[in-house]
Amino acid sequence: MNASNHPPASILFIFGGSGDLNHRKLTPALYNLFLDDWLPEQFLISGIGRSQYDDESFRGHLLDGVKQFSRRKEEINGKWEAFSRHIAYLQMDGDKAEDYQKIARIVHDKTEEWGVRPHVVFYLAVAPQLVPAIASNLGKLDICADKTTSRIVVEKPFGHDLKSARELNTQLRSLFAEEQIFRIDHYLGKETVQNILMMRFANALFEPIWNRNYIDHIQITAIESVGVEGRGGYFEQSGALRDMVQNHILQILCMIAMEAPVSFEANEIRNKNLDVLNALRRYTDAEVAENAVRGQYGAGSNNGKPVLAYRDEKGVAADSNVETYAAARFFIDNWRWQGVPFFVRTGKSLHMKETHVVIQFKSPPHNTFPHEAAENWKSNRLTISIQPNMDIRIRFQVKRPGQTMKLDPVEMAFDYTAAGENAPEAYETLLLDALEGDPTLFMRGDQVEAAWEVIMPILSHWEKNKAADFPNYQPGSWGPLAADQLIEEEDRHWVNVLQSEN
Ligand SMILES: NC(=O)C1=CN([C@@H]2O[C@H](COP(=O)(O)OP(=O)(O)OC[C@H]3O[C@@H](n4cnc5c(N)ncnc54)[C@H](OP(=O)(O)O)[C@@H]3O)[C@@H](O)[C@H]2O)C=CC1
Ligand SMILES: O=C1O[C@H](COP(=O)(O)O)[C@@H](O)[C@H](O)[C@H]1O
Repeated sequence: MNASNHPPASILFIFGGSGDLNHRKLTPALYNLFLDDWLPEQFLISGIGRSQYDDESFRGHLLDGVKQFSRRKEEINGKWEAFSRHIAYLQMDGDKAEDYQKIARIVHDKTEEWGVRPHVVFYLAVAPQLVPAIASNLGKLDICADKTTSRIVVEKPFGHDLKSARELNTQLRSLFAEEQIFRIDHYLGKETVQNILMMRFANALFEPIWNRNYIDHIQITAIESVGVEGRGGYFEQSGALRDMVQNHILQILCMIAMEAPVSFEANEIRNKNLDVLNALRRYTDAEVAENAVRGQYGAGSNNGKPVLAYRDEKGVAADSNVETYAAARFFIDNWRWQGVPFFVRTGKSLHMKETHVVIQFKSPPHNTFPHEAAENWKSNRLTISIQPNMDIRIRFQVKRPGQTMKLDPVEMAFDYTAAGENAPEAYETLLLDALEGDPTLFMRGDQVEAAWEVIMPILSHWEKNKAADFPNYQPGSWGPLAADQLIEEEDRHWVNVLQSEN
């Protein structure tokens, strides 16, 4: 989020350098930063893993990832060669304390070569079980004692529940200062998610109506057409609520609901975000049943392709109770949002991939025109599409041309894709911020814990009460019927932005 700074001389150690996240996301993002001249001349990416690579074969493996997954695949000729000279492979076992001297040696050698002590960033792209051991070994290195020149980036999932997240925070804080710990939530790096703050707080237009007096309800949708597809083992430990709601969706909700920050200073933004999480209503067990629904997909097809039932996926129990769909109604118990429901939903194997926020305004206080003039008086709606469309649309009513007194809904739209052509991907923004030491778009420990507090009652209710109706939705559908009922109880309905003009 930094306006114009460039990182200082740096070494980025990626634990999990040989893994999928680095292959698909991190290196393609770093390559784009290189193409855009954001990386310093004195820069090393040291990929770490136990697998057998030398520098050359490791670079070849990463080039393959760039060719497959980069948004700028066509810009490989000539430039990749220069970029790849910044990449090396370090074979080591993250569990072995003695191996960490190899890291100290690299930092020492680069300091001599560059004539300047580099900043060091340790990116933990490894399974969560490995994080405590790696953090503990890193914490013992002298280079990590300097709070301003060293930091650690921790991937999701951050904990499995509130208790384990607290334990992980306690451990990390015993080894590093809070300002050294960068807990990543890649949704915060998405251009259109960041733009929510700009739209709200760089304009005077929205703020006066951004409250319970004018807003009927808010919807946050983050649905996917892909199923679990080989990640059954991971998903069995997670489920949709942990995978998407505890982190990404609650973060979007915070951006929509937070009070105006006084400045763009990292802790000011995070304090305002935390206020929302603290004000989110903690449900009792009985309230969970009224405010949250879950689903799991069965066998079928989506976009013409056959889809295995979730329970038939590798690594999934034949009677799995794990949800692949979750929807909930949240309330924020503060002055601004009292009584305004926030409906959220997420799920796998659904009709399409679509992430958006809908701000549904109330009806006009008095209907001047005959009732039959409008099909729906609740027509004022602001839609913020996050992906794949990137736009903001305002819907309002106008007179239908002709000799009848009829109203039609129309839209004014801003297309972010046109404005921000070739916009950076989330990991580009977040990696640059981590290298620059800007934590604004990363989660502070107290935010992560507050988010776990919000979802714990739902998790424990669902763990205690097996879902009797699983599987309860078809691949390619919009999810279980219960999710429609959740919102329709109050004469509202889910808005499927890409599908229809409803
Ligand atoms: N893949 C993705 O798109 C996303 C992943 N994440 C998160 O990122 C993390 C990594 O995921 P992903 O890349 O998919 O996982 P992978 O299983 O593909 O990679 C795991 C990595 O950990 C390394 N590793 C395992 N044990 C050790 C060890 N003892 N010492 C050193 N390295 C070790 C492996 O290297 P080796 O076998 O060579 O030792 C490998 O590089 C997870 O927490 C995941 O939740 C988050 C968002 C998206
Ligand atoms: O963190 C995760 O996010 C992805 C969806 O990310 P997106 O950027 O493609 O919207 C989701 O598929 C995955 O299950 C989850 O772990």
